[in-house]
Amino acid sequence: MLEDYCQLVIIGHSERRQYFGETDDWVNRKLRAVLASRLDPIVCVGETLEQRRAGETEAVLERQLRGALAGVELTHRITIAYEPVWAIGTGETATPGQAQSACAFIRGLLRQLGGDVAEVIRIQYGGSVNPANAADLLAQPDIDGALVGGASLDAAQFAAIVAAAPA
Ligand SMILES: O=C(CO)COP(=O)(O)O
Repeated sequence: MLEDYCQLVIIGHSERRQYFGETDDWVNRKLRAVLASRLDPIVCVGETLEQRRAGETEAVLERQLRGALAGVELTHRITIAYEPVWAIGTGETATPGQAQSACAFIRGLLRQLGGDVAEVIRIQYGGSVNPANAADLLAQPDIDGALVGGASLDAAQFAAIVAAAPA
């Protein structure tokens, strides 16, 4: 039924992980269910501020991705969203360099897991994306799009973000 009204479904968002105890195993099960339907999944991963400060960013991303994707054949239908928890709804954005570095790491892991399909899996950045920072973020080679929260509630801001995306 849902498939008649929407195309994409977000799974593993940090708020689900934090407030609903969603584990990597749950994300994996949801991913399988979504892929078996006509919906396409956006799988969110990202580290907390504490984890970043402890130098654990890549280890966290690897654990979340390997957990989410375990036993799943990678396909272009999957989108990965890199959403550092400390940047969601806080007004604090990852720098383009930080975001690119994390997204490149994710792409590398996808290559290990799935080979060439990694090049056509979209990797989005999410976390306080706004019209002022969108162009720099979206210009990064491994950032294929943005997962926009707050700024999408204002049509003019959202349109400005869309306009900032490379054609
Ligand atoms: O979590 C987000 C989208 O799912 C990001 O939200 P903000 O753009 O408000 O930081």
